Amino acid sequence: MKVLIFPDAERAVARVADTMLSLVRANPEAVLGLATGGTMEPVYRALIARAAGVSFARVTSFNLDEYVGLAPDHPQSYHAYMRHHLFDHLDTDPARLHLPLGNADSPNAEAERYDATIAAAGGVDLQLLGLGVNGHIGFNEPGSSLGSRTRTKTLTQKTRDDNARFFGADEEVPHYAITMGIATIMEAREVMLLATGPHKAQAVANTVEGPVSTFCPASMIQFHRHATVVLDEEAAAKLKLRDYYQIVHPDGEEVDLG
Ligand SMILES: N[C@@H]1[C@@H](O)[C@H](O)[C@@H](COP(=O)(O)O)O[C@@H]1O
Repeated sequence: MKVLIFPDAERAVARVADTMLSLVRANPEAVLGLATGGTMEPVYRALIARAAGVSFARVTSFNLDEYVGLAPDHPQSYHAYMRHHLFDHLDTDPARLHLPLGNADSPNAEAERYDATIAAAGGVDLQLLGLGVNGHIGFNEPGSSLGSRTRTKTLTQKTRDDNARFFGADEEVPHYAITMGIATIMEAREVMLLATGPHKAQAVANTVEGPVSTFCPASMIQFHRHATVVLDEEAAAKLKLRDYYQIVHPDGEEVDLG
């Protein structure tokens, strides 16, 4: 696992956006695994700002998750988030952009269909991951099976509270979500986890240096053969093995080891 610590969130975000763009430049038919949440908003802004001359028309994408019960046109759905923050700003082909259907008649059947669709597309080349304060990835909450496939999950009160800021005062945060499973995420050929800000520091320490455990589902990426963790200094504050990581100094450049 490669750990990159940037002096500030802006540079960490730019690194993630650049990785995505390089992949699409190299392979215009890349399959991207996308994530939502506040952390990803500046990533998508940076991606759009740098995307001149790069076509996304043949890119396929799979998002990690969607709230159960929200239709694609619901303003708080992740479908709407993705359109608003990314898809509407690029030359994407809507037929190639996949998210679980939150208002499917059978969420469990939808989860199975979604997993099969990822496989049929040949799997994900690069999976982007945010990090829940409780160590979740996608909506794989603590206690999730490390071998799980895409399925429905009950959201913890903590996660519902954390995400309440995206919902109106009179709206209830859904109790369930369809999320790629941990094993599904681990099948991506590359994973890149981005965490920024002091509130993520403990979850980052548990993810990078803690035991691999369902208490922190993100810790499973320690087993991934091509995982990169991109952090700002604040999110890296609780790491103990700092000397072993690549620190990008304020005026410095990341060392490219190929
Ligand atoms: N399902 C998403 C996760 O994929 C995301 O990583 C997490 C962190 O969100 P934020 O970036 O807003 O802290 O939020 C949600 O729960």
